Amino acid sequence: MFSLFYGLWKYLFSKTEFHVLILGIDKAGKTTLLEKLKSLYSNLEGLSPDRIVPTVGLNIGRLEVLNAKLVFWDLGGQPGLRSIWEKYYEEAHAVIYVIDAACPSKFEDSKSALEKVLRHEDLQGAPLLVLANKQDLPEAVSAEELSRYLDLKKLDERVYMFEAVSGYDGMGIKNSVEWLVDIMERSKRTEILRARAGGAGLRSA
Ligand SMILES: Nc1nc2c(ncn2[C@@H]2O[C@H](COP(=O)(O)OP(=O)(O)OP(=O)(O)O)[C@@H](O)[C@H]2O)c(=O)[nH]1
Ligand SMILES: [Mg+2]
Repeated sequence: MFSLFYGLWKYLFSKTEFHVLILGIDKAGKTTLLEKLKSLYSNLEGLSPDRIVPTVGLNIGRLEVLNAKLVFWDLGGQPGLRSIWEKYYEEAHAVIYVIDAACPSKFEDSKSALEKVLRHEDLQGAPLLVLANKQDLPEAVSAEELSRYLDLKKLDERVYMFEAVSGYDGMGIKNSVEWLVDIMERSKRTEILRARAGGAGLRSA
């Protein structure tokens, strides 16, 4: 009996794979961050920044962070590619939204793209990590300043955090991703996605 329940418990809880969407406008530094994550959490050497080109399709990174299996989906942020983002919303456990904190002229574009993401019903309740990227540059604004500028209205019920990071030197990345893992493990959204996946399994059985 015990082994039956243990087997069920393992099936339900230990196999969770978290899907994390990495979004943000073009040149925010999403792919550079993903490559940095690979070097921080695996023995793969991520691509160096000079070998990274603008993303047109999808980059996938599979990593283990604090014993959790994460699948990162890094999408292109050029205006003509942003309509693809929503195809991934339904299956995403959380969103990392990357902003070039050293380029205030692009804050408005970043803000409106993020507001559109947050309005989408397929992302209801998904935890949000906003990264004020490129902190290695002296002109970069702090996470607090960026948060004040964005002044997001649609955050009421959402768990979120702003963090200052650099995809070049790795500053702040581990902290923020580990925060996200902890939040995803406890989030209502994860419960809902898990129940949906279990239901699909039963239907197809
Ligand atoms: N100084 C600095 N430059 C960065 C950092 N991260 C990325 N960059 C540079 O910013 C530019 C864009 O980086 P990408 O990682 O390609 O940006 P992206 O958000 O993936 O862009 P798209 O794929 O077009 O959406 C490149 O020239 C990078 O070298 C960073 O942390 N610091
Ligand atoms: Mg990219």
